[in-house]
Amino acid sequence: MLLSKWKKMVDHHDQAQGHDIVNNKICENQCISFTDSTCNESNACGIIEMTFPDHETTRNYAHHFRGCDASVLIATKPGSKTLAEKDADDNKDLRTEGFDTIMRAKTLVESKCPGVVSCADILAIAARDFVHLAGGPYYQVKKGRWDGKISMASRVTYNLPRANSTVDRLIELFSSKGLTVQDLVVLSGAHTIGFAHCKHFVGRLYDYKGTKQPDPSIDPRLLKALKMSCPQVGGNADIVAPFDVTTPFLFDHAYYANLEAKLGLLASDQGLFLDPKTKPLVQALGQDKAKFFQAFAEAMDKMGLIGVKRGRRHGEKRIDCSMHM
Ligand code: HEM
Ligand SMILES: [Ca+2]
Repeated sequence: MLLSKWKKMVDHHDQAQGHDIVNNKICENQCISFTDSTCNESNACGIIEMTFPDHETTRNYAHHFRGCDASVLIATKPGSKTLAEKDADDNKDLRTEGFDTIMRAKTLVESKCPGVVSCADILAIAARDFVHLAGGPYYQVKKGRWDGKISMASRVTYNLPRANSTVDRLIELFSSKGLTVQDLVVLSGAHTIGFAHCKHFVGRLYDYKGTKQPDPSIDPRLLKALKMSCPQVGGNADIVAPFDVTTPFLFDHAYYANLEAKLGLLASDQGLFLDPKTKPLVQALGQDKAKFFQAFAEAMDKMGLIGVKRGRRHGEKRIDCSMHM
């Protein structure tokens, strides 16, 4: 998107909503905003020019439930036997663009104001900005998180929701982090944008739960299209399919209506419509974009407060987001 269009959008939005974006104060109170509408080249908000957050950032932010402490950004130390989170098998398909975005923002912030803004805050802000850029809600991000000192690949597997997790399992995982059934349904709505690799849903296409049949809850036309992209064997591992077949680049509430129409991509998406515990909420959100946006903003705020670290005992403020201090 063009910078001018983005700025206009943000200006308009802030006037409409009366947001108190903090101008040029990053060194004073740890607040920065990528969407500061008054900034120019001479202050830290030049970030706008350099970093267009992409949806990978949203995912990086949300998919690592160790807490929002930027531990997912840590790469394994050369020569070390212990893998860091970024190098966990489950994180292999996090695209590099997301990491680059954070790196670029961090470098710029450091050049203006060294040692003040954590990687965790940058990640949270970038996720918010991308959601907004893609047409979603704008919400205030609380700042002042420190970065975590622990990042271990071995802790990823049991903390990460899976494409074939049952709804019960997802509810359990979310609740172990203090998130409710509603948070699960609402945050899953982030799959209104983005793509997934075949391996995450190919099981549904050919041999659902050992039946040798496709998952009966996939629309036949979608099934046909997905089978073309993702053959049972010998497919290209890089192929991806959109989560939201109707508006994959737009942050809207179409995800939920799609689930009602059997157009969910992952079993974990479609499951939300099949399970009576979550179905009513899927229906309600599918009918009400404003309700989804409001609930999404609240749930992101809540998620952003999971496992927050403050101070030197458990935290650090990294200079390079990919390396502990
Ligand atoms: C509810 C449990 C969840 C499961 C099982 C799940 C699973 C997945 C999987 C398997 C992918 C595709 C990875 C790939 O093939 O590259 C993905 C992508 C994505 N997820 Fe989730 N996810 C969940 C929750 C969330 C939440 C809470 C958010 C954000 C609030 C989120 C945001 C995203 C985004 C934006 C992408 C697209 C990334 C891209 O296009 O590169 N997901 N998710
Ligand atoms: Ca969409």
